[in-house]
Amino acid sequence: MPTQLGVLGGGVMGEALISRLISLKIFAAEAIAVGDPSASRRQFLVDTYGVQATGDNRAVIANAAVVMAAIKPQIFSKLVPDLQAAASQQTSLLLSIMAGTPLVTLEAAVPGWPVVRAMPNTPATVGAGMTAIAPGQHATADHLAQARTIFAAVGDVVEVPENLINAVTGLSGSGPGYVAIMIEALADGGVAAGLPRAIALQLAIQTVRGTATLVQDTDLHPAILKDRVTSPGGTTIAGIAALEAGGIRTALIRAVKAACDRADELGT
Ligand SMILES: NC(=O)C1=CN([C@@H]2O[C@H](COP(=O)(O)OP(=O)(O)OC[C@H]3O[C@@H](n4cnc5c(N)ncnc54)[C@H](O)[C@@H]3O)[C@@H](O)[C@H]2O)C=CC1
Ligand SMILES: O=C(O)[C@@H]1CCC=N1
Repeated sequence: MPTQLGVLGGGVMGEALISRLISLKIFAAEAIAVGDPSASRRQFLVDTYGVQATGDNRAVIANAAVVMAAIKPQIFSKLVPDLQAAASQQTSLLLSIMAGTPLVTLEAAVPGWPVVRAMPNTPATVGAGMTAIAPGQHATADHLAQARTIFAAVGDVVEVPENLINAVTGLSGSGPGYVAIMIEALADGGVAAGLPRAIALQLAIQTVRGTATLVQDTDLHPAILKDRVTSPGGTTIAGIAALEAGGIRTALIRAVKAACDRADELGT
């Protein structure tokens, strides 16, 4: 692996990646530099992880074999002059995790550089992330392998063509938000049924985690596993009837599609 990683934006996702890349020894802390305008954020990252941090993005890019764009897509245009200046002097691998920003925009900012567009998610923070990667026109198999190694530090990785990255964003990128609401609502239901809050939350979390593991480990279709819980005239079918009356399937399908559409909008 290259010895220098430059992370532009040391927020939630930047920190998740830094933390795991260091703990898995994929990069030494001293080989990582973070560019972030927030002095308090920089101090936190330096104190917690031992990385270098500066408000000078140009310095970060100039010393990086791999540059990670982990800033909000709305401010990417502010960084373009710094990237363009660097691109005339050096060639690095640009990895972008920004929602919506297409490869064509990224590649225009760093002419000639290999670029890999990625979409991770917040479970990356605990090593249980899901990332999809899509190569740009100058990215070789070796560049893709470097991207895979970096994102494998925070969870599972799949490769998709770029035209599917916004769909990934709608599902696994934004999905932790949907699942967190489900866990919260399940716990609320438990409280409504008389359970103490802490126990209700524990039950909700372990039910979601256990069901995900069950689907993954048995490789059975979710409908079969649903049928196994559902006794004739029993409790589960009563609950499922309430969910269907509430339009849960339609709501989830629409949520993924709405988030995908929003990623499309962010990229225009
Ligand atoms: N939070 C999520 O669930 C996911 C976010 N993403 C993408 O990751 C990117 C970062 O998102 P978060 O980490 O959630 O955001 P965040 O708001 O936690 O972090 C963004 C960081 O960028 C810094 N920043 C602002 N202006 C800057 C500049 N000019 N130069 C360098 N740094 C600057 C901010 O101080 C902040 O620390 C976004 O593009 C988002 O679309 C991708 C997958 C999941
Ligand atoms: O809400 C967002 O825009 C980011 C991208 C995927 C998850 N969070």
